[in-house]
Amino acid sequence: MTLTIKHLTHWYTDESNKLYTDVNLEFESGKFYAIVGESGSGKTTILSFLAGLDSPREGEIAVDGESINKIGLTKYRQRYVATIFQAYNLLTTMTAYQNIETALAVTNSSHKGDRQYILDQLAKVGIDEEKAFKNVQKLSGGEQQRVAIVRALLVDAPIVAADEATGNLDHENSELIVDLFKELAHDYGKTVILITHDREVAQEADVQIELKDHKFTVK
Ligand SMILES: Nc1ncnc2c1ncn2[C@@H]1O[C@H](COP(=O)(O)OP(=O)(O)OP(=O)(O)O)[C@@H](O)[C@H]1O
Repeated sequence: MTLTIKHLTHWYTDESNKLYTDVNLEFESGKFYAIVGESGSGKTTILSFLAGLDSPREGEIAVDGESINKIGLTKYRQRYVATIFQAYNLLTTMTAYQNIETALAVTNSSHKGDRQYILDQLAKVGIDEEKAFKNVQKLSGGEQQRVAIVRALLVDAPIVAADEATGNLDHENSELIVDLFKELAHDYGKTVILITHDREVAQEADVQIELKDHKFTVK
């Protein structure tokens, strides 16, 4: 599967002040991409287009040549993308375990209600059993983020779009998440796209795309 950005141009309020002009990029299955850039450079904006949450002023996003607008953005989001955003949107009255259990219940996964499976998924991102049964508000920001990553990955989508998913994490946990992204790309054939301002994290990706002065450069 190939995800492409074709002739994308975008501005928010003032057409003479474009965020970017005629962007063309290609993302392939099995690769881990990092889009790196300073704060305000437009990383979240491009990710929101790739995730089908918003549409650019001009140009399009396509999956194997078919425009995601033609597929339908809702259908595209449901079938193709697992998104991980800075805001965790966890259910705050519940434990980490219950958040995953609840999310799993609405998928067509064969693991619904599978206690060991849920605990194993949480353990993969360093949430042990004790933490799994704590109310999520009693977990640190980084721990909440890791619960949110597990939840996003329950949806077995071919594209993983992550916004600063390691931003709140310390070095050790950041490594853990980067390793998970590598595994998703290399072992599960997913297209992983992470946006980050952290160059060290970006260097771990197979392909680094720098967003600077309104331009994307593939390294
Ligand atoms: N809804 C909006 N309306 C108007 N301007 C916006 C809107 N969203 C973002 N912007 C502006 O567009 C530019 C790019 O924003 P974006 O959030 O994509 O950057 P970013 O690289 O993700 O930044 P950060 O790393 O700080 O999250 C910024 O100047 C921002 O102020």
